[in-house]
Amino acid sequence: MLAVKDLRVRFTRYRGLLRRQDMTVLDGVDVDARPGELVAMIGQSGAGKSLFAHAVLGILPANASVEGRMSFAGEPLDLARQRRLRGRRIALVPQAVTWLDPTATAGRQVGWGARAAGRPHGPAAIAGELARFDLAAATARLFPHQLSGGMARRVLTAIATVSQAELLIADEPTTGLDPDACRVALTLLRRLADEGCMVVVITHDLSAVLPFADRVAILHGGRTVEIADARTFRDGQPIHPYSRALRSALPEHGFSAPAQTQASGVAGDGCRHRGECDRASGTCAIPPEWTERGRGQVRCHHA
Ligand SMILES: Nc1ncnc2c1ncn2[C@@H]1O[C@H](COP(=O)(O)OP(=O)(O)OP(=O)(O)O)[C@@H](O)[C@H]1O
Ligand code: NI
Repeated sequence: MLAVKDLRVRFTRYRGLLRRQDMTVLDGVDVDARPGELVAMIGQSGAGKSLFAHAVLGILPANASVEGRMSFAGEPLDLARQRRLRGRRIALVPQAVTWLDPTATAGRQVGWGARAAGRPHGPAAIAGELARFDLAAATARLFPHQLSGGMARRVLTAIATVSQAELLIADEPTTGLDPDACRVALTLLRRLADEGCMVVVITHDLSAVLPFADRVAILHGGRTVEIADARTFRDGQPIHPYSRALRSALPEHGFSAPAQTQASGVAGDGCRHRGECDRASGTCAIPPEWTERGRGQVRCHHA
C-alpha cells in the first residue's frame, strides 16, 4: 500500500545573493492506494499533481524540501528507498512525451525500463510489452520523432509498465489522445489494477477517468480536499463545495468549470476554495481538518 499523509513541498529560490524566497507548492496532500485499486487524483492545472508524483518517486528538484509522511508496503519512503524502488517497484508514466530520449528507438527505451527492473529485455519481451498497447512490433525500431503523439504516449506507458512495478503513477496519461485512444489507455490501466497493481491516475479530466476509478482524490491549490468513492462522484454527491463544482462541470451536468486557483500564495493557510465558495464564512480562513464522511473524508468546515 502507498500511504501519503500531509505531504508538503516547498521551493527555495534566491533572488540575487541574499534574498531567499520560499514558496509552498504542496500544502497537505493526502492519498493512499491499495493493490488492485485505481485511484484518480483530480486537479486543475497548477494544483500540484505532477509535484505529488515526483515527490513519491523522489525526483523533485534539488531546491525542493519535503515534509510529511510517505510509506510504501509498510515502510517509510525516504530518498534512499525511493532510489532503490524507482523503476522497479514504483514506476512513473511522465506527463510529457519529451521525457522520451530523442536519440534512442522506442524499443531500446522499453528495453532500458525492463533491464533496470531486472526483467527480460530481449526483442520478444519488448514486442510483447508494445503489443499490450496495440503497438506493432515494428514500432520498436522507431525514434520518438517518428511516433505520433498517441503512439509516443503509449511507448511512455510501456517503459513504465514493463517493470511490472507494484505501484504505477500515470501523470495525465490521456493528454492528446482522441476519445477512443483515451478509453483504450484507461482500460489498460484499469486492467493493471485488476491484476493487483496499485494505479494512481493523475488527471484534470474527471469525466474521462471516473468510469475507471475506484476512488477519487481531489486536489485543490496544493491540498487534498476530498477523498471519496468513485461511486459517490458518479451517482451520489461529493461533499466538498469544490468537488461539487468540479462535478457540475462534467459534460453531462452542463460544463461550468470552477475558477482556477493558483497553488501558491493566494489563499494563505485557509480553505483553498473560500474565494469562490457560496458557503464560505470567517472560519474558512482557518485550515480545515479532515472529517470522516461515509466511506470517504473531506476537508471543509461546512461539511
Ligand atoms: N521547480 C519548481 N519551482 C517552483 N515552482 C514550481 C516548480 N515546479 C512546479 N512549480 C509550481 O508548483 C505548482 C504545481 O505544479 P505541478 O506541475 O505539480 O502542477 P500540475 O497539477 O501537475 O499542473 P498541470 O495539470 O498543468 O500539469 C505550480 O504552481 C507550479 O508553478
Ligand atoms: Ni502536471
